[in-house]
Amino acid sequence: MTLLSVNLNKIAVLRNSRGGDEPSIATAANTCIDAGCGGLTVHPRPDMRHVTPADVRTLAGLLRGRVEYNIEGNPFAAARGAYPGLIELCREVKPTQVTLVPDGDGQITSDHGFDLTKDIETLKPVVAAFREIGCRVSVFVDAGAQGFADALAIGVQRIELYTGPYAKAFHDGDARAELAAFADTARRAQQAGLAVNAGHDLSQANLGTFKSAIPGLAEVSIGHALIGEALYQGLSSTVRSYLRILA
Ligand SMILES: CC(=O)[C@@H](O)[C@H](O)COP(=O)(O)O
Ligand SMILES: NCC(=O)COP(=O)(O)O
Repeated sequence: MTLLSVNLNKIAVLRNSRGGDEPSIATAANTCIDAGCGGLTVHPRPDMRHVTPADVRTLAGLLRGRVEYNIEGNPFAAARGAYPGLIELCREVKPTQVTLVPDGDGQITSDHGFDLTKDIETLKPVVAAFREIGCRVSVFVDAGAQGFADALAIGVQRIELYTGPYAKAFHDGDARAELAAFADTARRAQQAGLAVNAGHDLSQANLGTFKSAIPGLAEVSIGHALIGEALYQGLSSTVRSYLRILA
């Protein structure tokens, strides 16, 4: 079974465009949970244009073990202003999983993963800190990534495949080469002892093909397309459509 974790960043973007509380991230979270999602994902960023530390805390209070809580972010991002930093946030709210993503501070969205062959020593103390907090640790990587045995050795438990290039190839009409590369990467990670998540630009159109190509896919986190589709289909109904694709 592949767990669907709904990324609520886009609810916060809409709310932040006016200030105030609408649309409510708590109502969106409850709607997704009631519709049957297995988890919620947030990706707070230092510039706080998406979910804020306050949202991260609100969701932690609301979830309380009902579904998994996945917090994404760059553990090395500058902790300035009101952004406390990823380790501090996770220490406070103790999510089920933290997903480490090497985004720059001002990036519009994520566009690449860590290079485990080069970043392993830098990641080592950070991974240890998250494991001590009690979070499952996943690391965002590109198709073709190497270094999985070393990642396992420092305490990494999962990888998340950055699926942006797959989504683009699917949209452009031929994703066969990307699917083969993702399937090979997933297989090597699983053989090394890591579980495999995936996310970025997955949608109702491209998810089924991706899932079929990746046996044992543990989790997908989906936000941008899902929240967009919910404008036409409704949030509950959209979550249930994704669950049918993953069944
Ligand atoms: C790691 C990843 O692919 C997602 O977090 C993605 O970046 C969505 O975040 P935004 O909604 O902030 O673009
Ligand atoms: N980890 C990927 C994620 O949380 C959602 O990405 P997207 O669906 O908003 O592109």
